Amino acid sequence: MTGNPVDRTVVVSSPGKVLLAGGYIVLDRKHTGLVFGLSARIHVLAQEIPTSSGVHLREIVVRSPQFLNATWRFGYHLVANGGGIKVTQLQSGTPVDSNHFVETTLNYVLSYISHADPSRATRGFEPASLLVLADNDYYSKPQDSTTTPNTSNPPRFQHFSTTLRNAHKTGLGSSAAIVTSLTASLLAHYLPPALFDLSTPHGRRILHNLAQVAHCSAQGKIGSGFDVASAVYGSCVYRRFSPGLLGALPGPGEAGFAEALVGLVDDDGEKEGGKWDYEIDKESVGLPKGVAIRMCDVDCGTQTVSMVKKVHAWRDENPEAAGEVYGKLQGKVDALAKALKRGEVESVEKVMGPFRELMRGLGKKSGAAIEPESQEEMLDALEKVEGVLGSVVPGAGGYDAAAVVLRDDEETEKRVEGFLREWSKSHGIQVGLMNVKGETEGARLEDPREFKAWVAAE
Ligand SMILES: Nc1ncnc2c1ncn2[C@@H]1O[C@H](COP(=O)(O)OP(=O)(O)O)[C@@H](O)[C@H]1O
Ligand SMILES: C[C@@](O)(CCOP(=O)(O)OP(=O)(O)O)CC(=O)O
Repeated sequence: MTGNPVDRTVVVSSPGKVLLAGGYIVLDRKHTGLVFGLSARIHVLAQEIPTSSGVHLREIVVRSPQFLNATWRFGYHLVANGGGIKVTQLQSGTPVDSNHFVETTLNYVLSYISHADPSRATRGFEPASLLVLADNDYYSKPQDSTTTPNTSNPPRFQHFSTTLRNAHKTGLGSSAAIVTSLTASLLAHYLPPALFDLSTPHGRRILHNLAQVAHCSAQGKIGSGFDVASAVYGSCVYRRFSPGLLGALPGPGEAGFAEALVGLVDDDGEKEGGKWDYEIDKESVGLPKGVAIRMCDVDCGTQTVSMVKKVHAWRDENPEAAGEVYGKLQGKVDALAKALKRGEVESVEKVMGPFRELMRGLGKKSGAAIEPESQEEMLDALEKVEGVLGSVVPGAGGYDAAAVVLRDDEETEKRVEGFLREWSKSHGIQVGLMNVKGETEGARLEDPREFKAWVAAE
């Protein structure tokens, strides 16, 4: 049979996240968190690397052209004893920093595919190129940049004139978004639709489980997983999976890894005896017309891990008091989801103030700077701007970008921008309204033709 080979070029994008309410409590399966997906997405385009006949190339190349020195080349081989596929970063010329999240994801996803699709045993993996394009809001603009969103149109995917290691993240969840998009694009590129189809609930479940496992492994810790859940499913009220689920899984390359991974990822939590027990409730979440969630970038970050340690130490020493605070915080998660979904603007205002107070209280009790004084002062003033319904330091809190719930109209936006400009001047800091907005959709296929210019710019 003749004919053109099938073009397996795919692009998948996944949203960033903002945990509007439920930080800390969502780590406990008794509780839930209200997470919104964001309009800032990370796109990954996967395509075959054409080779001339007779040339045998075994390489997977991942490029992130918005950063300096950000091309990672990997060789790959099948490990004995069912250890799956192991990739090895290849170095040639200028040494390149490793990219642990990308490397780990490749180990997990290729191992999954090698066992889930029996035909791979003989066919192996054709060489592939993966292009990563992140929306600009994931990183603060380079210091010397003269382009601001207000004065000119920066390119859709800006160059940050720095290495990824030195880039300033704004805290929108870049690792969860890239792991999810990379996982989905590899699955869609290498597997036939009968084995992976992102548009079906089954496909999304496979993507979620695999991305969650790979992300936990790359992070070296098991968080609540709300960031991967929202990268896959978009905005939702999220109840975490039991962390013990991942305990029995061998590591990449260890005997029996591929089979155990497929067994775990394909496990259907909906079925009786199923292991995965996370819950994604999209029904209770919505953003009514006329209300928007925006983010304010303060250009510094926070170490979530040390804050979680402090909160947990306090919780363990004061179980009763903690139970009470956690219960009250859960009440705010539920009330905020309800008020936003129903578009009850006054209720949003009424819930968000006391919610901030509770989080500040948790911070004071545990010694974690959940709402540092500088943030408190700014958010108090910001909430007085007409059209602002409420604000919060999302997730674990700290100095990450703050979230603002506001009326979705130009006048409010102008007033908020004006306020932040004045605040920056009078406080000698750099705080601005990011373009990013809360939105509800999760991971999705994109039209590869839209990304032609960036593929060509190699
Ligand atoms: N644009 C990108 N291209 C390639 N890798 C990326 C990109 N953005 C993020 N990553 C990966 O994600 C890691 C950042 O993860 P992390 O520190 O957990 O940030 P975040 O809090 O944004 O999730 C980077 O070190 C890199 O491995
Ligand atoms: C404390 C948490 O409940 C929320 C942390 O939310 P952030 O949005 O602050 O997370 P990072 O992106 O990792 O900084 C931990 C968790 O749920 O895993």
